[in-house]
Amino acid sequence: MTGEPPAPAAPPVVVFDEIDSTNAEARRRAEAGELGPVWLLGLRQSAGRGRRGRAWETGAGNLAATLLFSTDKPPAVAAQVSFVAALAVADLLASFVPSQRVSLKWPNDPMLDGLKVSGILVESGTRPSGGLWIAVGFGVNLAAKPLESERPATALSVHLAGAPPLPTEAVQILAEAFDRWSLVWDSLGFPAIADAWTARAHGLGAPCVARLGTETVEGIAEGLDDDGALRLRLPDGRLRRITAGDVFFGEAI
Ligand SMILES: O=C(O)CCCC[C@@H]1SC[C@@H]2NC(=O)N[C@@H]21
Repeated sequence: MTGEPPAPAAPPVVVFDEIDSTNAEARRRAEAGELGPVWLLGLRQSAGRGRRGRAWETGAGNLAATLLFSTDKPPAVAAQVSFVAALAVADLLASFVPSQRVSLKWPNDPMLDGLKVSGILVESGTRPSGGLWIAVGFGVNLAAKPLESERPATALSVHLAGAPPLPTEAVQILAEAFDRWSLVWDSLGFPAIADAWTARAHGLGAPCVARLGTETVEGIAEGLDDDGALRLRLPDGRLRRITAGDVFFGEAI
């Protein structure tokens, strides 16, 4: 007996051979009162969704998984989970390739050798009993890059000599990594998450174009603000906080 409290049990993983979208399934379960935590893994997704209303293509052998959980954190704090999620994907990738080749593009795009390899979609809602349900959806191109994509993308398999992990293996590594970073978030707060994210950031100090709905803003990406907003230094020296949108570094937009 060490006197240490027992480690919380790992959340269960529910595997679907085929599903429309694991985020849609998380929403259905949350709206039916399920609190989680539970991982939902789709071996095929017929209607995967991405950020900003885009579709997300899940090629065979790719990871499509959503963690559904509940929290009493205020919404602005709960939203920081997207950085926790990005760090977990970075760890998953770094278990297969050297970690210097993995980077994170604001707000939460994991990159491999500078190309998007994964996407994260966080959705949430209020519970009738109070607090929030959060669905953190992870798409990782383990085996195949998308056939159709607006921008250059890659897959982990392209960077490996051997076979990539199966989705059922990858979700376990991801779940462990997510738990580790959640513990950091809960015990040390967002500054520790922001520091870890910044250490892996893609394009800081570089010219950047932010596409915000109908507006496009150019500047130098300086880093994260206290709440996770991107600090963009404009050509006239003013600082602009980017809280939502897509950012591009040295790519065609
Ligand atoms: O646009 C992005 O970059 C985010 C993509 C998120 C895709 C994942 S795949 C698993 C989960 N289910 C979905 O329908 N979307 C997310």
